[in-house]
Amino acid sequence: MVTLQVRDVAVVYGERPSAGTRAVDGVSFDVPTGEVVALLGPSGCGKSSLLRAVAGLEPLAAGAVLWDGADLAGVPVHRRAFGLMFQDGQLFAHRDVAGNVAYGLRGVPRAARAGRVAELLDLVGLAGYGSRPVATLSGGERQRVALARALAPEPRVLLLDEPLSALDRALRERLAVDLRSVLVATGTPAVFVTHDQDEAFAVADRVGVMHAGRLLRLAPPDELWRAPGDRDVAAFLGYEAFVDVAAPSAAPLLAALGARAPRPQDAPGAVVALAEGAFVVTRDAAREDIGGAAGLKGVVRGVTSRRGRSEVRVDVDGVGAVTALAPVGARWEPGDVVPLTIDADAVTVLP
Ligand SMILES: Nc1ncnc2c1ncn2[C@@H]1O[C@H](COP(=O)(O)OP(=O)(O)OP(=O)(O)O)[C@@H](O)[C@H]1O
Repeated sequence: MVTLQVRDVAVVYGERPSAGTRAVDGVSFDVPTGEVVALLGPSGCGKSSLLRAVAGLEPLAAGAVLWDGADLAGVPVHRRAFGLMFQDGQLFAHRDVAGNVAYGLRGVPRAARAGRVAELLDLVGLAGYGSRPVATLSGGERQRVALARALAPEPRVLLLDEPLSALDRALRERLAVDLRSVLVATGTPAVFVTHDQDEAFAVADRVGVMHAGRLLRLAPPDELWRAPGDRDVAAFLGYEAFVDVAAPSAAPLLAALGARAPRPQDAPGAVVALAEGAFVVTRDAAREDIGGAAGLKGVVRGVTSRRGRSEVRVDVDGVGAVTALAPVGARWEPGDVVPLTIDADAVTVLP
């Protein structure tokens, strides 16, 4: 069942709407019961403006936000029963952890509050933290408290604006997974704004890619990756090379892709998109089978060490400069010619 509906919403900043910045330009999407939707896009694409418009914090220049079919125009923020969570959890510094969470339980009888606070802290992985002053918490713990507080009043939908952005990468990845579990466990539908692809993919049932105020594509993570639909979306997701199927120089690549490659006569104008890491260099340069019958090769520009692998910047004929993966400790020098295979999961065709 669809609960939240966003219909052709526009947000315009400035004195005169006709001349102002069109931060959001006709965006529509639904959030059905229990679903988490991530809005992903580069800085300035309008994600926060859209979220604020859904919350009722920003006036709509056009369109509508509906809950269960009822237009929310004129319904103020505090009457929407939507939960909000931001990058900085905005905890009350003078209250302890339990006090912060209890703030979200103002309507609950006093006697029931302590039990409910304990339940919520348990849910976000902070059992026993109730009496800690918030000043003594780590960044990740603070955001867990903010999540517990936002969930306390059982919001109809939770709106999250870059809630993990202030944390370091490792913590962000772990918290993204935990956050999803909490949203699923409580059945809370959510809209999650982020500029981080990994975070969006880890958190959401569907990911929407925004660009210049528009929602370009909205799909489940795997589907979005396999079929980004257009080049802007693909590039933002991490596809780094785009090869026109009809170009004569594409022949070796198409030969290496075999049956997966579109035939130029069937798909004129199609483009093969290759993600970072689509090419794989193997250690044993002597092996004839590597690179397939097409003998795909790359000329090394440089090698960078990563955890558990090496990344080799290579020039591939007909493709350009790409980042290929190689086993850890690869020792190639610039100018070396290396054989390449292709990881089929990192290649897609744009119509
Ligand atoms: N209060 C405002 N007044 C005028 N222009 C604004 C205001 N808020 C945002 N904008 C503009 O609207 C556009 C979209 O901004 P928004 O903050 O929604 O993008 P975003 O995708 O959330 O970016 P970021 O990830 O950097 O926060 C930008 O061009 C921004 O400069």
